[in-house]
Amino acid sequence: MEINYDPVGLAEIVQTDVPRLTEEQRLIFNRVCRSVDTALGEMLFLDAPGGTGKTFLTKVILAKVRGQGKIALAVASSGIAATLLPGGKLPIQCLKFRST
Ligand SMILES: Nc1ncnc2c1ncn2[C@@H]1O[C@H](COP(=O)(O)OP(=O)(O)OP(=O)(O)O)[C@@H](O)[C@H]1O
Repeated sequence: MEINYDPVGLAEIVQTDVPRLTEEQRLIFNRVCRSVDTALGEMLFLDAPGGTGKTFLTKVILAKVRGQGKIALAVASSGIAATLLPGGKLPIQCLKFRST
């Protein structure tokens, strides 16, 4: 279930990793949180070279949003990519459609 996360574990991730975010990651984190908080329904796109912290940042965002009792789906285009994110799934597994 998408709301079945351990709130203590999520709070620990937020407490530990938000202070570790780089300035750039923090800007993105705050931008996403603001969008979620205000329920604007925005579509935000993050792209950056490999190894620059996208996965790290995404895990913090997932923990923050899930820790608020909200639903954050982590959907990846490959099984390997899905394993990198907590609760990560393929589209067919959580949205019931195939990405081709
Ligand atoms: N702010 C940070 N503080 C500490 N470690 C970090 C931070 N950001 C990233 N890292 C670490 O740097 C490494 C690379 O980060 P990450 O895997 O998130 O990059 P990525 O952009 O998702 O890479 P790829 O596109 O290749 O999948 C990881 O070991 C991650 O834990």
